[in-house]
Amino acid sequence: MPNSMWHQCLEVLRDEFPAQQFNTWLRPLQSDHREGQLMLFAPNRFVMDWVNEKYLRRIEEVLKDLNGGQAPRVNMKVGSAPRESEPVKRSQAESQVNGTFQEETGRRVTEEERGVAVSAGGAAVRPKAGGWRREVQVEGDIKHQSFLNEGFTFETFVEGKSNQLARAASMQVAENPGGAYNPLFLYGGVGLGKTHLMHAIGNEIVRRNPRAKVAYLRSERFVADMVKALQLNAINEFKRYYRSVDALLIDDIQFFARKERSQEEFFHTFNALLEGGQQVIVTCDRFPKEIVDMEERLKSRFGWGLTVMVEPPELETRVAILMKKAEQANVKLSSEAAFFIAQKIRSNVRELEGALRLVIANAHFTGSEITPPFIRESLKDLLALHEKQVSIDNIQRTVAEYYKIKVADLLSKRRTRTVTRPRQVAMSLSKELTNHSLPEIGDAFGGRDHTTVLHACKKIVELQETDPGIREDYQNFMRLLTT
Ligand SMILES: Nc1ncnc2c1ncn2[C@@H]1O[C@H](COP(=O)(O)OP(=O)(O)OP(=O)(O)O)[C@@H](O)[C@H]1O
Repeated sequence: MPNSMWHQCLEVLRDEFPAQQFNTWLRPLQSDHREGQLMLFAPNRFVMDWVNEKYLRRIEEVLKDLNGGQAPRVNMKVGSAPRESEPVKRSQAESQVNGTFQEETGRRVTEEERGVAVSAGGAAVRPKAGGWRREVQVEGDIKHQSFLNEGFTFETFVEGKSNQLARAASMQVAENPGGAYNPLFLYGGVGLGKTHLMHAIGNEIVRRNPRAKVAYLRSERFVADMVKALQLNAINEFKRYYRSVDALLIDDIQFFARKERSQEEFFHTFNALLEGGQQVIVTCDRFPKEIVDMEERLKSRFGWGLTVMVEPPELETRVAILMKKAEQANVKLSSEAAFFIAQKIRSNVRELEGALRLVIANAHFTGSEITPPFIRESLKDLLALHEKQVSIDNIQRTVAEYYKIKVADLLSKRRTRTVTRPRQVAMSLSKELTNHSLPEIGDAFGGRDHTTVLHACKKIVELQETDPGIREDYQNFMRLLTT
């Protein structure tokens, strides 16, 4: 039976099955015919199992018809057909995990652009230098993708008092994944290096064991994948995939809030991984107990391993970070200049980096030396914005004025509706727009308990969904306070 018979078989099957099914399961198969046996190669185990279960009988029937009524022997395995017997045509290769493929955005991405190689088994593979390492595993219609930013390593992470513990814990996890610190829960404000550390762990795990399967994704991605799996009736593949990794890295878990089904699924995945001795790493913008609208059992699981905070860097660390980033960009930055920027930009490392980038770009354009006066000029818009930074004080004044009440009312013990709602709005804005902790906000509102602040935040989130008036007020405040 010649190999072309497989192509004829595919043509018959193409007419029998919906295009999506055909393209997902059948088209990726490669064939090799030797000694009266047809070997079919599947790009991964899931495709193989699925085809075996759902399509093999039909494949055999079609081949029998094409072969003059004689049933051929068909076997399947994972891999690629030997080249000499099966030159793979472009059209076939397209639906495999290499070559060009259609990303979920609909944009066509070439291997070159992606800078990655992909292995059918899903093991991590050496990427091109400086790029993103991406692992794509195709299971049914679900594409699981994970990205590790190669630039985010322990070497490029500057250690300081604010992140010492988080870095040490991360290093421990990278050296001994699935060990004592499982799960590792990294939390802290925006732009403080949580994602960087998470990738550093992933990169280090893969460096030590190139076959390790590390899946990194933001929590929204997990939710989107799950929704898609449900729609496509492929939830089992979804589960299997996420439970098959050596390390699961989920960034910004706070976005799971109110996604009950995702929380449920994650909870089970989480348990399965912990039981299997696989590592789980989670980042969040707040301490587990402070996450609003998250199941208690999930929050309590987060605390089983090690929970570490990444704090805003102090001045010396900010200077060291700037020096390191300048060095990476091959730019000479005097310590005086670094100190000047670090003194001005105190919020977080992302902003610090942004400011440095701006200064460097300006210096390139103008050919100027990077001196404090030059920095002041380059950053004048940014610095003006910082001077206008939102404080709890500012929020209280704005809210009181808007609702025509006194700031003293917001701080008082009064509990009439005209005062309690504005107070809750102001508390919620304070949580959203400042870096203050719940207890600090409670203190600033007449010495209230942090649980009152938490309740206020929850309430305002709820009201924004159900009460257009509050939603509009809140949007007005965001505009008033941030622009
Ligand atoms: N200690 C550090 N040394 C070097 N670079 C750092 C450090 N901390 C943060 N950065 C850099 O700051 C930027 C922001 O960091 P990152 O994305 O990890 O923040 P994050 O805490 O995950 O923020 P978010 O909560 O918004 O996701 C990155 O480019 C990262 O490399």
